[in-house]
Amino acid sequence: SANQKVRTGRSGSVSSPPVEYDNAEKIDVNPPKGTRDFPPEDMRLRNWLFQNFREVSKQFGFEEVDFPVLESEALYIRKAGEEIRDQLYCFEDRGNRRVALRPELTPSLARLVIQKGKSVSLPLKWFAIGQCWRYERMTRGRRREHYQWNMDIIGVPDVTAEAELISSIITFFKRIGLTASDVGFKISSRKVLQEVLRCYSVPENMFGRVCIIIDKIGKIPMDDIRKDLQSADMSDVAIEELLQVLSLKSLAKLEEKLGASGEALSDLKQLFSLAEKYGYSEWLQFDASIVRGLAYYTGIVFEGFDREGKLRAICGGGRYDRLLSTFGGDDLPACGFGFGDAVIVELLKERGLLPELNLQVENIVCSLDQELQGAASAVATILREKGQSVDLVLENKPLKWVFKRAARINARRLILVGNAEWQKGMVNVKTLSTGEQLEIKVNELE
Ligand SMILES: OCc1cccc(Br)n1
Repeated sequence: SANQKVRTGRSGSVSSPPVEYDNAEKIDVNPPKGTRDFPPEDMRLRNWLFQNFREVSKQFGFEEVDFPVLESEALYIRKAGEEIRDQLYCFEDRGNRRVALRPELTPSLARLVIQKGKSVSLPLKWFAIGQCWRYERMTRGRRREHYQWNMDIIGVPDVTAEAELISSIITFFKRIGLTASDVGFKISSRKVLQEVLRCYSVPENMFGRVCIIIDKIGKIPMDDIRKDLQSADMSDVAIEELLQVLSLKSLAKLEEKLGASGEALSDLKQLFSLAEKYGYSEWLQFDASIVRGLAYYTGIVFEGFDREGKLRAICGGGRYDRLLSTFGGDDLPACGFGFGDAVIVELLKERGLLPELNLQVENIVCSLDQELQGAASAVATILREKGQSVDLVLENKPLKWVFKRAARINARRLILVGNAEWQKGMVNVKTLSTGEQLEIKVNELE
């Protein structure tokens, strides 16, 4: 369509049909650079993490949604110089469409909300867990994909929404054994920045860009920060004043600076007062330097951090009241957060809080000779229809092998189908933890 200018010479490849491969060549059995396989033990940890994400989301009355991992590139092309754009995993598909592997979930959510339009009643409380991608030069050896848990509230303008989102993350942290002495939240509002920029008549259209520059404080030299701010039409006086305000860590000091009438202060005061009522004040601190690295935030922003300061931000989010209109939709008040699956696992490892997640199969069923394989599968079916898990031995194996496998899969019971017992309609049931052995009628198995 008209707005899909086919650009050339950009990062991202132009699509071409698959090439021929020499099947004699051994393919690389490792996953592509920056990506992971999830063999069983890793998948158990991932499922445990996601189960906690889901249970908390449901505890807060949120509904699960999902979107394609492949989206139009246009969803992510914002003009504020975000890192997420520099690392976009984008390409041209075979229909010459500019597409991208999603680097985050919020734009997809915004797109679906616009698509649903008036057919959904507000407020919307949606959550998603989805794989997100970035194409980063592997020089830094960082991952190119991660899974992100998102919760978003659409249609609530008050900071009661942000307070609820923070409460859900704290509930998650508590579920997995983390306390306010392990992690905390740095809280600020982009309205702080907005009020300072207005004082120095910095053009509104520079707001997103200034936020992205400020988010780089601590990641690039301060001289570069100052140079970037100058290139965003800020005077040296405005820059120094801004950097001074951003160093504030107390609301009282912020009030001295900005006065008591601004929205930034009233939002923050209301949020901290709600935190008191939720009972999670000890988890929060005001920190004016927090802006987050996404251009679309417009109000409260927050990020979860580990108090030992060894790890990158655990999660982050905030209010984004203007995102829908950037896609041509009618604006709706919105806020949400993203919570990646990498830093939290590093933190749990650090704190010795990784859960023991072993495979547990209730029964292993084995026939003692070839003719009884069918009988064994009948026994397996009876148990499965009772809701029990069964590992059915599928080949003629020596008992030694069966016992070894029973131990490896952590089976509770070994059920042997032998001729003599089967003639009597019985099977041999061995409780592996105690060694207790019983002959039980098949129709009395439970
Ligand atoms: O947090 C930024 C991000 C986005 C996509 C994939 C990965 Br890994 N990291």
